[in-house]
Amino acid sequence: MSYQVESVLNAQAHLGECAIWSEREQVFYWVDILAPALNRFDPATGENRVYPMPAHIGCFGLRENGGFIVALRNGIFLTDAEGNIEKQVGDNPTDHSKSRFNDGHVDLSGNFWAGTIWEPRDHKGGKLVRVKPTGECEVMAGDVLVSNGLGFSPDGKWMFHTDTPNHVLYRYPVDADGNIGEREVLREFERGTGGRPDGAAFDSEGYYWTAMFDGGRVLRIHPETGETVDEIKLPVRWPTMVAFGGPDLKTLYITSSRENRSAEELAEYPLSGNVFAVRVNVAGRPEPLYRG
Ligand SMILES: O=C(O)[C@H](O)[C@@H](O)[C@H](O)[C@H](O)CS(=O)(=O)O
Repeated sequence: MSYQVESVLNAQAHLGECAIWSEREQVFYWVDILAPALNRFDPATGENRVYPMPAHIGCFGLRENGGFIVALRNGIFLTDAEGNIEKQVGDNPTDHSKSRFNDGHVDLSGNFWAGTIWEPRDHKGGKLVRVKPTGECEVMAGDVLVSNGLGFSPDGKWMFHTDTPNHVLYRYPVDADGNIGEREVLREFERGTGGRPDGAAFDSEGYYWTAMFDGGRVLRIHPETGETVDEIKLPVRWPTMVAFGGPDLKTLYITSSRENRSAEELAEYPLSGNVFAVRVNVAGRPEPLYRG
């Protein structure tokens, strides 16, 4: 299938990430981790509102009660609708002088999950935490260097999770109480020009769409075999996250990065850091809301 990928926001973000569609508002939220800022893009008007954050923002969730739950370098916080901090609800479980939160999502039960990057990169020190609306914040998984690609399958039976620099996609069984079991490797991505798995989202048919960082593409992955069933080539080499949006949830929004890129690389890929959109044939799913 051929796709028409459009740059819809000339953001030139340092590290665009955490693409989330708000069904309630019909707008696209995303972060620039390093700005640091939470952004609200309205495709109907082209307006992008910027909400500065007090520390690197890895990811966020939309709250049932309005506002956001945000994973900052130094912890997890509730904010109002303009991103103003209200209260802390979780910690960074590792030394936040050497780690920050990265990718995350709200699960089907309304809990917020966020994973960290271990910045010294001397061992797989990344952790994945879960924050429940009742107040518990606990480490649920680890043994990754860059926690990424978090997703919960539409049938509620699986959690997908990637470790980007290790080129691996894991899946964990999820029980009726929302707890995860032993992880298994679903796919080890070939090393080379194809890129490595970054942010991701499930579609309504249960397939997993992953941004391939350094690969300039998005892949649609079969949930049982891990095989690639479709591919969208992009005008940038460093996509970071995807989200299904629009009134029919068939517009795929894609964030991207300029972080650590040379002048030559940016000259070759001048749209790096922008937000892109492309129409696809399968709908996504509404983003679950944090129940707090
Ligand atoms: O999720 C992201 O985009 C991270 O914040 C990036 O830093 C990126 O995933 C990471 O740089 C990939 S890797 O560590 O270079 O493999």
